[in-house]
Amino acid sequence: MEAIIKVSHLTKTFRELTAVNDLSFTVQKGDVYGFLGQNGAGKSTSIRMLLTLIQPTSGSIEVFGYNLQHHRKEILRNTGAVIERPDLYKYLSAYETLQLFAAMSSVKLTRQQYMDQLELVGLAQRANSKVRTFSQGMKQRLGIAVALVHNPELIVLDEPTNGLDPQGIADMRNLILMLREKMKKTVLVSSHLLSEVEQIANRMLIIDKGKKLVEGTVSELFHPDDTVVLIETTNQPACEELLRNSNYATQLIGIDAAGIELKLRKEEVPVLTKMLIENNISILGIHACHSLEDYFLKITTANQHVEPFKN
Ligand SMILES: Nc1ncnc2c1ncn2[C@@H]1O[C@H](COP(=O)(O)OP(=O)(O)OP(=O)(O)O)[C@@H](O)[C@H]1O
Repeated sequence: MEAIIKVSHLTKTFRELTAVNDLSFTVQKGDVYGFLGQNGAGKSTSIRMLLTLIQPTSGSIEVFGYNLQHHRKEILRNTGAVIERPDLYKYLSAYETLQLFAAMSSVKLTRQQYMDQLELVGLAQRANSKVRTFSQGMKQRLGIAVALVHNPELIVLDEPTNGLDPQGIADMRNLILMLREKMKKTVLVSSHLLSEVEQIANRMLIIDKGKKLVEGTVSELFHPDDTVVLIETTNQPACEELLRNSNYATQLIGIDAAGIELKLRKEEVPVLTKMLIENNISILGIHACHSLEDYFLKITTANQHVEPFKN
């Protein structure tokens, strides 16, 4: 396995705030690496360090085996990035935009190659339309075409689905999957949505308050044994007694006003439901989610909500 990005003990402080705290991770060649965390977790700060837009306070970053501090040019030559909303000139067409950015990277492409790039991001039909007529999703995709214009090996995307509608999100997902499957690129993609990252990444890292929480392959992290089921019933004591006297007794993980929580394999959910019904437990709801999803929801909603408005 070839490491494309190797981040070791990376820390960034802004006065008294530690935005990135002793972060270490490795992105392997061919990975779509999901970089996940709530707003303010430190994703953009890490990405900005990776792209040499800001200096780390401490720690080191290696890309393509080079130390970032000493080989900035070599690394950036082989890296494409879209951070936040791409900066595009609204009075240029999609085609002219690519031409301009190619010239800025001293890249010469043929007309067919420009069109191929636009085709790749689903914009060939709109090659001559001005950027100002584009939806946010189209601008994001054009931003990716710009990032690809010098054919980099590594693509870094900071929250590429932010502000997109469901169709725009699906288009972006397909594009990222194509970058990996067809073009064999290595992609680092940040997001605050677990459900999004889960669909495109093969590895992911979850950070909170600048610190690593979990890292691993998506199949490791989404192991089917880790399903959490919440049972809501009109007769909780009877349901609890039934479960305590059944094979599920050791799988009970929580009982409170919200309901009864069990951890089990996904395939067991229908069997459990059948057992409850056969024992005359009237079910108001059975909600199954993956424990990582549950866990991520907890960390992402902690201290983030606004109290409901009361008149
Ligand atoms: N230039 C800066 N000066 C001071 N604090 C900063 C600066 N840039 C980022 N921060 C702080 O660092 C923390 C991490 O911010 P960062 O933008 O990296 O988070 P994020 O995970 O990308 O979140 P978001 O999705 O909201 O952009 C936040 O508390 C932010 O306010």
